[in-house]
Amino acid sequence: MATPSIDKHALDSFHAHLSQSKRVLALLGAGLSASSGLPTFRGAGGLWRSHDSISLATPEAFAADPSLVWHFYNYRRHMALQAQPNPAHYALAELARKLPGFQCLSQNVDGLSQRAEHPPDQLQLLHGTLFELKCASRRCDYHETNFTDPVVPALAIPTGGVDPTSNEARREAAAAQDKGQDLDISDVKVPIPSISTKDLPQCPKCNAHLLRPGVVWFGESLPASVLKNVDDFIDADAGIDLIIVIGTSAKVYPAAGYIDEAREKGARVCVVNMDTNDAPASGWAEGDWLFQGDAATVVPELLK
Ligand SMILES: CC(C)NC(=O)[C@H](Cc1c[nH]c2ccccc12)NC(=O)[C@H](CCCC/N=C(/NCCC(=O)O)S[C@H]1O[C@H](COP(=O)(O)OP(=O)(O)OC[C@H]2O[C@@H](n3cnc4c(N)ncnc43)[C@H](O)[C@@H]2O)[C@@H](O)[C@H]1O)NC(=O)OCc1ccccc1
Ligand SMILES: [Zn+2]
Repeated sequence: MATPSIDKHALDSFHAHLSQSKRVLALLGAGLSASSGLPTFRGAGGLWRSHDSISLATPEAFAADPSLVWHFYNYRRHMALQAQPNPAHYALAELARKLPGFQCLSQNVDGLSQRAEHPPDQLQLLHGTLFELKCASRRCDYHETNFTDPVVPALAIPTGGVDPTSNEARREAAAAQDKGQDLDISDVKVPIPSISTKDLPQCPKCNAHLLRPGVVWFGESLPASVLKNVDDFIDADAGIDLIIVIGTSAKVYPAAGYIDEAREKGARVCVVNMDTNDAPASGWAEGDWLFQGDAATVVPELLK
């Protein structure tokens, strides 16, 4: 039975087009993983503690305060490891197995599409992943896959053991401990220790630099292999039949630019978003679809 909120007529016309489509793109954003319990980038006003998440996701922030940036990424690794892929992640993986001409362009670094066993050659990780670590030096090519949580003991998320300075933090620590919960360090009221560089992840190859998360920071270029895979798919003569834009505010480039590039290659655009105001940058065109709702319920209906 179709999810009540979905417009039947729109759903039927979408299904008709999808069934005719040979080459399909999907652009994935944080909204895809929202119902897996992961905060979106702009959720909570885009703040982590008192910091603008975007400003923490920069080489400059890491150079200035690697302890703070590692607390940020260790926290997001911890949250992502605690989370589970939702039905939308699985539906996208299923479509990839059925449709060889389907490519998912993911802005998400949470590893949930991979854990939904999305075929790896049909998943382009535009902004990397939280679970790759690499040397912070451009002159060292060391990198490793790493799911250790905490990534180093010093970054253990405080569980009541911290020496909270404020009585309130002490009360919260005790309450969290009673419930056996972690303290939510995305809350600025929860004190986090500044970790000395020697206790942060070290590069075992050059032994001269820290390891950093294998994500693309603002101001850094996307992985060349991924850019090539995407451009080869988009530039193919066969054109593109459809692009499905799921749970993204489409404000970060070059990722957001792929919507218009696909449109120029003949694609019809289908947007799935909890909030109808987040239209593609280039606005709506005749024939587009907008399905408002939770990606975890809407996407499985669309890809049925
Ligand atoms: C802010 C923006 C204007 N800035 C940029 O785009 C910059 C600069 C720039 C480049 N070109 C431009 C052109 C114009 C303007 C600016 C630029 N781009 C870059 O710096 C890029 C790199 C960008 C990548 C940055 N890294 C990320 N992530 C990894 C790190 C990390 O994660 O920590 S970006 C990160 O933020 C973005 C967050 O966006 P969303 O995922 O969409 O999340 P958001 O919270 O915004 O929205 C969620 C949506 O879901 C909806 N939703 C919520 N719940 C649900 C639900 N349940 N169901 C459905 N929908 C839901 C909401 O309504 C909402 O619409 C994602 O891309 C995410 O990956 N690099 C580069 O250009 O390099 C150059 C270069 C070239 C050669 C050589 C050297 C340099
Ligand atoms: Zn190194």
